[in-house]
Order: sequence, then structure tokens, then C-alpha cells
Amino acid sequence: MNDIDTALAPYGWDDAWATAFAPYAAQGLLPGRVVRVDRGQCDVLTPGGTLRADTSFVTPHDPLRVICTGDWAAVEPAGSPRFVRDYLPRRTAFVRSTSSRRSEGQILAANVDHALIAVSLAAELDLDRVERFTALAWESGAQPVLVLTKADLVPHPVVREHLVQDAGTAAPGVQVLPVSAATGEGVDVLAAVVAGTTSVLLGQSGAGKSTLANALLGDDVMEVQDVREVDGKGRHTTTTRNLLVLPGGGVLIDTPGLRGVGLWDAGTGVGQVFSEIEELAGSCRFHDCAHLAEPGCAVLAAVADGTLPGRRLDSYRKLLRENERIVAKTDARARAELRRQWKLRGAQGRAASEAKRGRLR
Ligand SMILES: Nc1nc2c(ncn2[C@@H]2O[C@H](COP(=O)(O)OP(=O)(O)OP(=O)(O)O)[C@@H](O)[C@H]2O)c(=O)[nH]1
Ligand SMILES: [Zn+2]
Repeated sequence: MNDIDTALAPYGWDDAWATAFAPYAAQGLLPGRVVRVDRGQCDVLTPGGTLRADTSFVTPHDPLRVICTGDWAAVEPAGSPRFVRDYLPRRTAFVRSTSSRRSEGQILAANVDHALIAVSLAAELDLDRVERFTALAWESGAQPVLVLTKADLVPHPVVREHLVQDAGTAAPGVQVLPVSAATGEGVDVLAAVVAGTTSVLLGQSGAGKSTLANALLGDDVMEVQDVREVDGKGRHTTTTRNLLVLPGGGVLIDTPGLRGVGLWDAGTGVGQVFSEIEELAGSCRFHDCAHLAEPGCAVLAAVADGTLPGRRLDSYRKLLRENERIVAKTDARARAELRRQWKLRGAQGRAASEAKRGRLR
């Protein structure tokens, strides 16, 4: 490792990033991690400190390709303004639908390794919410981690183990960690998971995300310093919470808008959250089985014999439908396809769908 690699390692830089950056290094450009982007400029963490750079070259028309927090930028070594020339291909990306009528999606964070989904144990476990956030996390490419917060409120080990297992069934393949910021219990386990990586915090308001962030950051909170050069008249410093460096290495991205991220084209992610259903579907008689009322449907059979909770199938359908709606809002082709499918389903008739609904309740 050279000096640059060593200096950037705490921000998530690794050999693969260094290799990808080599052509830019050959041009004399500096690598740096984007802390935030605003008004045509961005703050970039470089080995020499935080720089302010112009984003004109990395603000294409496609909103999903605009540079964002978490990107690894190639920055000019000098200049006024200095420009970000490019950024490295993303490993993962969090995208959400915009609230505008022309919903196009908005890029929220790039190169996230872990999505920490905070779910409070202060209230009844909301499995629908667990599934929704887990789908989003998978879709981004990040590894979801389910953090059951406020574990001090469920001191009984048997009860707690029950809740951990329940949460686990809603998110197959996801680590479930009970954590209490109040007592510190489980914080070390979580800290070990996120060390050296890039994480985001997702979850409902009040789930305990800020408290968790503070627990991970410890006493020596290293807030990222934005250094602004104001017409050469000197500079003033402000702090931002967009990208926080963890004491043990690694960063926490906590941008406004990411926390309550909406479901956006989480098609693949939904499949992963409901992997047991997709697996069962492999045994349905028809390869395009919709698990509504088809003969030889392995999914409906599993619901009937109690191996698959009806709630899971309902939830699966709900998320798939919601996702279809979001996709259809933007993509005319998808919309045409949906119409075609609706026509096909029309042939099956409303009666069949009523029957299935009665059956699943
Ligand atoms: N008992 C207990 N309470 C906690 C714990 N962590 C957080 N809380 C409480 O839960 C409430 C919400 O915590 P926050 O960290 O503000 O939640 P948040 O998810 O950041 O909320 P938003 O900022 O609205 O998204 C606060 O009153 C905290 O004191 C914990 O480990 N145990
Ligand atoms: Zn089926």
C-alpha cells in the first residue's frame, strides 16, 4: 500500500478501488470519497483533506448517473475551480423514487456495503416493515443487517430469542442483531460487522437510528469537516452528518432522505426477501404460475398445509404489486406489459381471484 491507499483506507478504499483508479492516477488525478453534493459542487475526502470541487463533468442528464455521496471521485489536483473529472463504477447504489409526477428516481448513496435496518423492540415487531426495508437493501446491492434496537426493553432471553427468530423468518439470509444503545449491549457486535465498510441506517422514525449512530461513533465523534474556499478570502468550516468516519475505520452514510427511503424498483430485492416462496414456485406445475388458483401450485399447497404462513404470501404479493406500480409510473414499456397481463388475467376472470382471496385469509 502506498501513502494514498493508507490515507484512504479508513474511508473504505481497498485494492480493487486502487486498481480501478490506476488510469486516473496516471493522469495525475486525485482519488477521494464524496461526502455530499450540492449546488453544482461537492465535498471530497482526499488524502490531503476535504476539498470542494465542481461537478459539471459528473452531472449528466440521467439522474441516476449524477455523482453522489459515497462515490469515489477522480479530482483535479489544482485549479479554481478544480473539477471532478469522473467517478469509479459503483458497486452498489441506493435509489429512490422522486415525489414529482415525472418520477425518475434519485440517487441517494453509492458504494454501500451494509444497510443497517433499525427495527425497534419497543413496539410489536412489524414484519411488513422488515420485509420492505430488507427488499430495498437487497435491491441496492448492499448486505442488509437487521438491528433490533432498544433490546433493553426485552430483557427476557426466551422472549427476545423468539423475536430474533420471527424477524429472521421475514428476512432470510440476513443477520439479526439485538442491540441496546442504552446499555451498550450488542453494540460491539454491530461495530465489528461495520468496521472498515460503508454502512447506511434505514428505518422508521423513532426506531433509534440516531442513537445507534452515536453509539457506533463513540465519544470521539469525527464529524467530517467541509472546507469552503470563499473567493480566496479565506475559508470557513462547517460540519455535516452526511458521511461519518467510524472510530474503528469505515464510514456511516446518513444523508437526508435516505432514512425513509421509498420502495423503488425493488423487484430483485423482493425475490430475495421471499426466497422460500420463489423456491417453492420452482415446484409449481406451470413455470409461469401466479400462485392464484392454478392446479399443481406448490406455493398454495404450502399455505394449505401450514408450512408457508399466509401472511408471507400476502406480503409478497403486496410488495410485488407496489413495485409494479412504481415501475409502471416511469417505464412506458412496463406499463404496456402490465396492461397485457391484466388482459390475460381478465380471461381468468374475477371469480378466480375472489376465490383465492377467500382461501388465503
Ligand atoms: N430504551 C431505549 N430507548 C432507546 C434506545 N435507543 C434509542 N432510544 C430512544 O428512542 C427514541 C428515538 O430514538 P432516535 O435515535 O431519535 O430515533 P431515530 O430513528 O433516529 O428517529 P428519527 O430521527 O425520527 O428518524 C429516543 O427517545 C431514544 O432515547 C435504546 O437502546 N433503549
Ligand atoms: Zn404456484
